[in-house]
Amino acid sequence: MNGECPESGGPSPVTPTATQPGCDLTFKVMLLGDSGVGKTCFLMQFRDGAFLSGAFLATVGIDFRYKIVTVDGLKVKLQIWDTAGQERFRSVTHAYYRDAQALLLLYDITSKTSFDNIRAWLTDIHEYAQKDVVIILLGNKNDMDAARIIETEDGESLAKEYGVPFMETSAKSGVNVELAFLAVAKELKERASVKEERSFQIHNYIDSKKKKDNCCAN
Ligand SMILES: Nc1nc2c(ncn2[C@@H]2O[C@H](COP(=O)(O)OP(=O)(O)OP(=O)(O)O)[C@@H](O)[C@H]2O)c(=O)[nH]1
Ligand SMILES: [Mg+2]
Repeated sequence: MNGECPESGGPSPVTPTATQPGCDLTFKVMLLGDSGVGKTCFLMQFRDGAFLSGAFLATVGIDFRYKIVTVDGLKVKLQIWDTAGQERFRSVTHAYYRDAQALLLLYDITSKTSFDNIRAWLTDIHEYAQKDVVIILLGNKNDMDAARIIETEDGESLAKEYGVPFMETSAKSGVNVELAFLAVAKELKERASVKEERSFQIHNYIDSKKKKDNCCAN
């Protein structure tokens, strides 16, 4: 395994992230948001490049997956925690927040409730997560434009209010899925480097790369 940056390896939810042999960096990323917004599908689209079709199977508790990405020539291992959105699992998932270095917070553009609940998610994040955690707000299911209830501008203004980057995504078409993970990997890599002057800015990076419509996958 030495020198290989393995995809597998047990989770370590309560210990600080250690860099594994062969990986230049390892980061923990968590997916949050109401049940049904598409967190599991979003992770599967990123990991396997495929949309999980079929009946909706709500996540129970918490699940994790690994994916290795290359950022500026470095091998970065992302340990991705997929949480249950259902209220009854909230106390389980809260215990994991403090170890996450980045949070992808999803709502569903066809669900007003999931959008309105973003404020409550952010309150939880401020209570349980690290103070400097990287947060990105994602309006998922943007392939379902006919059923859209939340306008892109609403997502943008909420994100602006909280000072977090924002984009619309689709776990189905794949639009902006890889970008969300790559943006956090780049931001975390940049923070981990001892450079005095930062050249990478997550807001600028997402604004320049994101696809504004649902024309095509990443
Ligand atoms: N059209 C469309 N459907 C999606 C998308 N993402 C997820 N879905 C569907 O939405 C439903 C819920 O998706 P999940 O990924 O299981 O939702 P979740 O956020 O993981 O839900 P919990 O595990 O209960 O928290 C499923 O029926 C998916 O097929 C998307 O981008 N577009
Ligand atoms: Mg799920």
